[in-house]
Amino acid sequence: MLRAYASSDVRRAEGELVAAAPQDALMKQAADGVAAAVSDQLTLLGATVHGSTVLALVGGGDNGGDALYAAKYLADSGAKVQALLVSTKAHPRALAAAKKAGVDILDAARLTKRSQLRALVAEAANKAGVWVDGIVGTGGSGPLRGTAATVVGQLVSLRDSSPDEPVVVAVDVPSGLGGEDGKVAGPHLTADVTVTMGAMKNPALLPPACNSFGSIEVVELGPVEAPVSACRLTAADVADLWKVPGRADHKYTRGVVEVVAGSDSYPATGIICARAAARTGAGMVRVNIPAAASASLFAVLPEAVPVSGRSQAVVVGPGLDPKDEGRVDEMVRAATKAILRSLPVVVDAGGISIIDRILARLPERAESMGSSPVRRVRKFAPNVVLTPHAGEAAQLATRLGFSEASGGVARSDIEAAPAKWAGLLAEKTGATVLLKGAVSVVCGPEGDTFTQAEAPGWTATAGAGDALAGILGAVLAMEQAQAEADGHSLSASETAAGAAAGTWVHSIAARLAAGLGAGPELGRKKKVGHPILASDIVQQIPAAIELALR
Ligand SMILES: NC(=O)C1=CN([C@@H]2O[C@H](COP(=O)(O)OP(=O)(O)OC[C@H]3O[C@@H](n4cnc5c(N)ncnc54)[C@H](O)[C@@H]3O)[C@@H](O)[C@H]2O)[C@@H](O)CC1
Ligand SMILES: Nc1ncnc2c1ncn2[C@@H]1O[C@H](COP(=O)(O)OP(=O)(O)O)[C@@H](O)[C@H]1O
Repeated sequence: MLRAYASSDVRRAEGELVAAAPQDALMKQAADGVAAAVSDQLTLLGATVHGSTVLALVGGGDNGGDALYAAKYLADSGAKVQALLVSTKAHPRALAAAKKAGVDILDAARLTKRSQLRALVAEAANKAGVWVDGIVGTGGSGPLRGTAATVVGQLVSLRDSSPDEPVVVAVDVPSGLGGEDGKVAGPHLTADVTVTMGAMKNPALLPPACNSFGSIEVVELGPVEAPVSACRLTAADVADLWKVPGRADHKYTRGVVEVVAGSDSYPATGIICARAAARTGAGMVRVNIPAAASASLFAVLPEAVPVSGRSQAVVVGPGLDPKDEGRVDEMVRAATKAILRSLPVVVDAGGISIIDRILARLPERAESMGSSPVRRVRKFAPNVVLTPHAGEAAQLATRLGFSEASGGVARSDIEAAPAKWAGLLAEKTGATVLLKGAVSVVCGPEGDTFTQAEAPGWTATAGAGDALAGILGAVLAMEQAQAEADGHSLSASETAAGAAAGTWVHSIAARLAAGLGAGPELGRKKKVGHPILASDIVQQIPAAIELALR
């Protein structure tokens, strides 16, 4: 499991280690990790440190100190290294060490003319095959300012227009992306690899900032005693959570899913969802879809059971047209019945627009917020999973009374800080919220946060969300069956982890369908893959699960 912490917590936890260690010892350890990452990147390109040209971008704090010591180590190993100082301060001992090792120091911060600065940056940047970004780390505040912003803005365009893109290795965090909420507020260099110190900080896992970290290497500096603020499941975590059926299992111990999907406008939507639930390993899939789609469903999923009955999870909403009153009623009834029985429920797509009607049928419960008096509210339980994409989340947030500068909440507000919004929606509704996107974010109402970033862009195709809803139904039914056997109810954390695991399976199935490997590829020649259908994702679900389990 990848875990991220608040930068302030990591700084506090490591402050004591820094104080107890010999002068600059941790900084040298950090720099050693950066130099090793540069060497690894060069190896992937078939080059060596010896003879390579490296440009270190150096800020005025300890992040710049890390970069300067890394510059020294690389120069010691035979690289031609230039260090561009973007601040009038530079870590004095690291600067002296770099100079002594033969690093060429370019004092950009003291140049008064913009044209001189641009010429200096262009010359240094164009001849370097590797850029080490040590301008600002966890000590940064807000978007890059002053010389740092000018230099980074210029480097971004140089990199975009260069036929031989340099490798970018970021120190701790890509400069300018240190904010705790994952927002991207200004210019920054997207890294190929980020060498992070001590532990991952929030932006490394939170979108959209996490998209600019490249692969992440952690230099262990000592134990981090701090609350985890975001997690990302790996294959091993999915395997831990998955229940492999044994000799004593039967349909109901594996988990039965009921899919209530489709409407007059979209009769066949339930087919993908039901097939995905079946392929994820549900013991049985009960279906309630419009009669017009029945024949097509049974042609591709004869195993589907067209009657409701005992089930361990219910999916409502795929293919629901809110104008189809009959189907709205059926879905409201199915969801309410399951919720009143404390069963997990996935509310997807059109279902998101009818949650007020589901809530209206639930009993009120007492809620106390801090010192304010106890209020009676209607909320979901954490085992209800809402799966909006950014557009649906914006509409939901607006309906729930949130507002941004423009009045209401826009899709762009959600996309600028998905984890914040998934958290707010979870808190407000009491449900677990899976906010879908290139990086999907799962937030539970008790604070659990997962971000899964494995999905390729090819996943953005009609019906992919229906497949995800089916997978989630099956995973939650599997967890619920296990909880029933163990005599407990599904907790908020288990639900959030299950939703994250379902997202992982969906994303890996999409990768396999698109002809991509299961994990991020190293090196510059990355496969691009090919277009897929949502049905192709469904087809690859068993292979994705097998990949986790082996
Ligand atoms: N705390 C620790 O345990 C360790 C920290 N290390 C490094 O130290 C870094 C933190 O160092 P610092 O606290 O000195 O802080 P930073 O070096 O991250 O940032 C401080 C510098 O950036 C400037 N700055 C801040 N915001 C800016 C903005 N928006 N635009 C332009 N410049 C801006 C400040 O004026 C100051 O010069 C970490 O990210 C890591 O790289 C490592 O040396 C290893 C140990
Ligand atoms: N750029 C992207 N990269 C990777 N995955 C994406 C991207 N955009 C969307 N997705 C994923 O594709 C799926 C689309 O779901 P959704 O929008 O509900 O589609 P539909 O309603 O047509 O089924 C979600 O799982 C989402 O996370």
